[in-house]
This record gives sequence, C-alpha cells and structure tokens, in this order.
Amino acid sequence: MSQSPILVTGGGQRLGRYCAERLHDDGHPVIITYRRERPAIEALRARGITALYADFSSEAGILDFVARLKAQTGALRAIIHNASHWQRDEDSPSCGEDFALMFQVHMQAPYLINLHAHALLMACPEPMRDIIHITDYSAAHGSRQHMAYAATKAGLENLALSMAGRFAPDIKVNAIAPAGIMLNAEDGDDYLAHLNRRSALPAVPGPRVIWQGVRYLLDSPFVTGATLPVDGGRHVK
Ligand SMILES: NC(=O)C1=CN([C@@H]2O[C@H](COP(=O)(O)OP(=O)(O)OC[C@H]3O[C@@H](n4cnc5c(N)ncnc54)[C@H](OP(=O)(O)O)[C@@H]3O)[C@@H](O)[C@H]2O)C=CC1
Ligand SMILES: Nc1nc2c(c(=O)[nH]1)N=C([C@H](O)[C@@H](O)CO)CN2
Repeated sequence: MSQSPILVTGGGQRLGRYCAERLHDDGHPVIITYRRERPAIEALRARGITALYADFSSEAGILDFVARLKAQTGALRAIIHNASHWQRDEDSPSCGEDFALMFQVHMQAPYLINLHAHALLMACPEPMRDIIHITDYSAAHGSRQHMAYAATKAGLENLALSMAGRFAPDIKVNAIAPAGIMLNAEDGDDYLAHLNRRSALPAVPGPRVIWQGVRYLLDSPFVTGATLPVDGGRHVK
C-alpha cells in the first residue's frame, strides 16, 4: 500500500528540514512549505521531497496554500505545524503588526489548515493519522522578552487540545514544546551559557531530539491531546 504524504510547514531549514529529511529516510512521502526559494529547497526536491510555496502572514495566503496542497495530494498521513516567526517584543510602532504576524503564523495557519485539510487526513487509508503542533516551553511558562511569541504559541498549544477532542478517534492531535534546541547565528557563547543555566540537562542538543518526539507521536496509537516537553528539564531547574 503506497503511503500518504506527511506535510511539514516551514521545512526548508533547521528543525523542520531535519524532521522532513528523517521522515523521507523512513520512507514517508514528504511535502514541505517554504517562502524563499533557495539552494536548500532545491536540495530537498532533489531528494524527492515536494516543496510548496506558502506565506502564512495572511488568511488569503493560507487559503491559497490549502488550494495548492489539495491539488498536490488527495490524502495526508500527518501534518506537522513547524513554521514560526520568532520575534522579541520591541518598543516600536510595529509591535502590533509583529503580534498580528505571529498570530497568523502560529494560530490562524494551523487552525485553517487543520480544518480545511481534515478531509485529506480522513482519506488516508493507513491505521493512524496525526497532527503535531510544534509550540514552545514559553507557551506554558511565559516569556518576559517574547510575550507575543509565547502567547501565540500558547494559543497553538490550546488548539491542539481542542482539535484532539474534535478529531478523535480518527486523528491524533499532540504538541511538542521545545526549549533551547538550536542556536541562531547571532547567538554567542554568553547566550549558550544562559541556556545552560536554565536547563537541567546540557542545552542546545540539536534537532534530533525533536525528531525523536515526532517519531514517537506518529507511532503511538494511544496518545492524543498531549504536550511533549523537549526542554532539558527546564521546569525542574
Ligand atoms: N530552535 C529552537 O531552539 C526552538 C524552536 N522552537 C520551535 O520549533 C520550530 C522550528 O524552530 P526553528 O527551526 O528554529 O525555526 P526557524 O525560525 O529556523 O524556521 C521557521 C520556518 O518557518 C517558516 N516561516 C516563518 N514565517 C513564515 C510565514 N509567514 N509563512 C510561512 N512560513 C514561515 C520559515 O520559512 P522560510 O525559511 O522558507 O521563510 C522557516 O523555515 C518553530 O516552531 C519554533 O518556534 C521552539 C523552541 C526552541
Ligand atoms: N521560529 C523560531 N522559534 C524559536 C527559535 C528560532 O530560532 N526560531 N529559537 C528559540 C530558542 O529557544 C532560542 O532561544 C535559542 O536559539 C525559541 N523559538
């Protein structure tokens, strides 16, 4: 039986790309979304991964993507909502726009895609179907420097709870709440030290720990409505 594809939003780099490549290695057909054409996207295509353009910054952009997704496939094994805009709370005139953008990407896109792609998941003939929301440790704990980001990730986490109840028993819906997984180019040694001070286990483990969570949730027939913390035990530090 040919397998139905797994959709990874924002799969062109870092955690999303790593999970997309491991899913492909495991034999799943994979569809990723990207905004910016670049060599990494071409490299993924060369591996046989389908790349669809998507800009989730507006409802029209989300619905445009859904239409192209439906033209691409008649079924989905899973949807992994990884796409994210990470922005500090700036004391600037644009802070309202920043909040709105993170609402669009972290909440409206997963909400609309899950509802409009529900039929694609239901068309999957495999025994299990999944939705996984990649949230953040800060969703349950807040963040003094990333309030809008944390609030919209909390909304994403709450959507997973609601949709787990709405879509059961046909589709499992879970969240993974990471913290301090990968650094960014601008992060220096002082920031790494900061992350290690906040973590009970050595911080910045890299994307494999998120992939392990994704694989676990996809393979577990009895887990839904859960949030898997992948945060180095930050809450016990
Ligand atoms: N890295 C870490 O340590 C942690 C990560 N997380 C979460 O894990 C997930 C992956 O993290 P990471 O790989 O670092 O994330 P990145 O910020 O590196 O990548 C996010 C992806 O989302 C896409 N994206 C951003 N804005 C939009 C938009 N408006 N429309 C469509 N796509 C968009 C980007 O696509 P493109 O590049 O094509 O523009 C990008 O590839 C995220 O949800 C993040 O919040 C949580 C805690 C820690
Ligand atoms: N979309 C993103 N969200 C987050 C990132 C990121 O790079 N992109 N990074 C974090 C980490 O906790 C950061 O502190 C270490 O790089 C949180 N969310």
